[in-house]
Amino acid sequence: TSGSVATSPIDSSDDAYSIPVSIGTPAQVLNLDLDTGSSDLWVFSSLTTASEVNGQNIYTPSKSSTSKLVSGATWKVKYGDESTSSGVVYTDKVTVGGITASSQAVEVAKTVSASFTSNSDIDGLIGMGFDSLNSAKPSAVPTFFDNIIGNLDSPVFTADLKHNKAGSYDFGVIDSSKYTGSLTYVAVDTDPGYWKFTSSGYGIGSAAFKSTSVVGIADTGTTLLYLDTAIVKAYYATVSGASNSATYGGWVFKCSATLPNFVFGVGSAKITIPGSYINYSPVTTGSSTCFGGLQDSTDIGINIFGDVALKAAFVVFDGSDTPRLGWASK
Ligand SMILES: Cc1c(C=O)c(-c2nnc3c4c(C[n+]5cc6c(C)n(C)c(C)c6c(Cl)n5)n(C)c(C)c4cnn23)c(C)n1C
Repeated sequence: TSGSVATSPIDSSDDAYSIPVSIGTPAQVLNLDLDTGSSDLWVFSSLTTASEVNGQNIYTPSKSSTSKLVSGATWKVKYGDESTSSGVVYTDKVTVGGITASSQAVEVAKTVSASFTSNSDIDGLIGMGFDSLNSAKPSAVPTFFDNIIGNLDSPVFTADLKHNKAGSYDFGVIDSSKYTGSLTYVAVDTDPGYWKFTSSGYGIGSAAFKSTSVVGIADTGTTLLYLDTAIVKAYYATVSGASNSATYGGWVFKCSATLPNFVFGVGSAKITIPGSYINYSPVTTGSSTCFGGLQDSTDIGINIFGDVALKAAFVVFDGSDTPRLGWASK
């Protein structure tokens, strides 16, 4: 089988991209954030502390004839922005883009942290990282990708994220109409469980491309692009008035600034991020100071090719026995 689901940015800053996911019988449709940087499928639910639910769609296991409690199983997950959620585990039928996992572990939230409560556009996450990142106890539960991969025509899913418009995630098929040129594949290191790869270098504006290995993760669940200090400094050195602000916790510049394109290498291929994608958003609504879409990864400990980078490319997440990433321009 193969399938496709539209994915839309949740707001005008492309902060996250959600997909409709059907859970249970009859179907309960929730908008989940497909996250290649984590491996829990968790949802707001009828079991979530009522004061922590604010406009989200919820999954009510008791209303589904196919739900089953996984006795004794719990989960607790913490994300890069320090947000957290935790709860218990059911299995139920889950369908994404026409593809069904008949007994998918659905992690049901009993509590979520404030940033989840405050964002009514996301009803949970669907993790598409490797199982080692799954937080369920006493044993990890398989991801949706794990459960469908055997039925897919090809053991892959692809990401075609776009700036301020709908894109798509495809499962089991590589749609060559969605990219230009050819795909360049790069090896993935699955330790500790991210889609971790080595970029072959970078270029800033029209300057010469710098060939250098940059290890990072392809993470649909992270908004921005986080890279080494040296690269980030070199980039903002070309933006007059840019500064690394302690006040705002990162690189800022005048919203009227012209930002150079940023190129990153994948093997011999080059992906160009338009400078406009690196003007993330005003630091506060209406401010003439803007926060950069490229930020320093030092405090994170790993480089993250988040949505700012991914939306400039067509990306194949190849889950074959030798996992790899395919990249193409579009
Ligand atoms: C090490 C790391 C990250 C690693 O991932 C990271 C980050 N970057 N986007 C996200 C996340 C998102 C995507 N996300 C980002 C958003 C931003 C920046 N804003 C203003 C809103 C309203 C957002 C929403 Cl709704 N969603 N989600 C849903 C979750 C659970 C995230 C967790 N971390 N995260 C940050 C900020 N840092 C420092």
